[in-house]
Amino acid sequence: MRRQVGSPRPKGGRENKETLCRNVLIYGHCRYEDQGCTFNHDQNKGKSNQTDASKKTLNVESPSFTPATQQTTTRNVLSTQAANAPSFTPRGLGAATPTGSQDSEPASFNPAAIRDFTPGFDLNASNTFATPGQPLQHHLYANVGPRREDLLPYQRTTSDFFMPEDLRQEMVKKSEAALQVMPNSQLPRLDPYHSLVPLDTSNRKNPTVFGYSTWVYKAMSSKHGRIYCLRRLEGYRLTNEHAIRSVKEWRRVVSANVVRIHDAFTTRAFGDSSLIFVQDYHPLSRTLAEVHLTPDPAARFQQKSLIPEKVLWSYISQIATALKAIHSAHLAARCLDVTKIILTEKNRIRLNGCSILDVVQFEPRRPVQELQQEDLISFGRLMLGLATLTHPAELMDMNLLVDQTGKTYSVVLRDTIAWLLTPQSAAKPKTIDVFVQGVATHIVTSLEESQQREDELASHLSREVENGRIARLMMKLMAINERYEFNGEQAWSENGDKYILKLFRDYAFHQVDRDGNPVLDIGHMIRCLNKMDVGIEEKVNLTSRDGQTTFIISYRELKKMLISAFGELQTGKTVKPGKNY
Ligand SMILES: Nc1ncnc2c1ncn2[C@@H]1O[C@H](COP(=O)(O)OP(=O)(O)OP(=O)(O)O)[C@@H](O)[C@H]1O
Repeated sequence: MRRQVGSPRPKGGRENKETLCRNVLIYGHCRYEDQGCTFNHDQNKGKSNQTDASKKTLNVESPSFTPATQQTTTRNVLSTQAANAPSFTPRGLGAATPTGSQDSEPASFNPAAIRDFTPGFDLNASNTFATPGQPLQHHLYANVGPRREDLLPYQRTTSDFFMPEDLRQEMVKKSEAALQVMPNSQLPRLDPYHSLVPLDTSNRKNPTVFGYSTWVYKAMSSKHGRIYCLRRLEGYRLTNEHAIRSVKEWRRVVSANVVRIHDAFTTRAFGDSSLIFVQDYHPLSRTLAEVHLTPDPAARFQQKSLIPEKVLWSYISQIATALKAIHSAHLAARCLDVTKIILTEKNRIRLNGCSILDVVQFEPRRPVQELQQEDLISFGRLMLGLATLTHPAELMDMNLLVDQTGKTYSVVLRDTIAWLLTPQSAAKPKTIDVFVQGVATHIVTSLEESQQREDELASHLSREVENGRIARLMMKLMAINERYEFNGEQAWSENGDKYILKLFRDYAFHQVDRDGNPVLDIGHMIRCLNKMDVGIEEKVNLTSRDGQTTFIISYRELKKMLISAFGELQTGKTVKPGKNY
């Protein structure tokens, strides 16, 4: 999904006239040129300024952001550093599009794509742009084919010792996204939350869900360094103190399918009166609307493909699980909307907007039973929208859409949706419990799938546990080997047990073949470390570098030596390992 960039707080002003509009840079034109966009839309005008800028300190306005399609004159004056600078312009981001625009041009701003993350970055310290680090290598031990099928049962390839590459990449990307910061950000600090980064990829605000335009940010808490998701409701005025306290009840809702809510407060830091909700942050999540529906209801040609029935049942089971937890806590979700449910992992969804309407529509108070009934109907509308790929605003002729669902999916699915959409009657009471009983078989399937996944992850985790042990062992060895002096003793690491440990290091890591070429057999290295970690009785033949002396020593003794030498470093005196080391 690509839309033109926008911002919660457009900056007007003369200075923008000098800055080439980012939409022009990216798309070649700006849709808002005639609608109040204050940036420069004349590329030629920008070029002379860019060349000047390139002579100055590298900063966020450096011409390095010029895409490859731009004239080469600018590029000739760029340093390699500048060429590598990330295509990220906070100021442009902050002002390219007038607020409130209903347009839906593709967005290019993807917070996850900001490569310059500096966890300790002090936003106020400097206005200059820090040199970006090298892009992360996601294939350090990529498990790519072709695979050898002729290995003996005890033989392993390097990848066997690590988690699958796709899982590792997913986790690395998530932590990368979680740690991103926005240099030169103009977003305020909301004590204790700092380093706000916008998560909205769209400038198009849809106030129909909460009655207010909302903005979503990632932020770090200075209390304990945890990362949260902050949702801001722009222009909200608190009239009743009790309203905000209703969030407390939501803290009790702990469900695998509900985004946890931690706090809510009002602030004027954005220059208006805003209401902020603090929730769990799930990096790189996307709303169901982003995943399954076209960004613009009118863009029929971009129609996405039908969602497989299995996936729809999985969603039904998870939403039912969430509603069960919410209704059992005598609350109601109140916003079952495709834009307010996020996909956090494959097929794993969480309700995201809970508690907000309890605050903003605190009065007049409505019976929770009534709201729970509405939840079930909204659940039906949501599933109908997903089954027919229809935007919530376009869900008009329900009967027609229900019939359509029966043609593309099973009758059971159609009837389930129809049941949700039918208001309860004295003869047919509707509760989430009744619903759960009705779809029990699908919930069992969903449970089975998630437990299979759990088993799979547990087995990957156990492999990484072993890798953690190896890493600790290596760190100890590194702390001992080649230490020049310790406790006043010159060449401490060259004497006694430490000398043997050095020879072991050579044996494990510095082997050479008969021509003197390094033997980089990672399997051998891991085997040596594993044996030492366990301290087995197997003996190893260690030879001095001059080839004159050999030691035949067991891994058990080597382990003992390592513990003793490392203990010496820790305490400053000789340590004798106990019997049960
Ligand atoms: N708790 C969260 N953790 C991580 N990302 C989130 C979280 N909540 C929302 N997001 C992300 O923030 C982005 C904006 O979410 P939002 O709920 O505003 O959706 P939207 O489609 O922009 O809706 P609206 O039109 O109401 O603003 C989405 O990409 C969503 O995945």
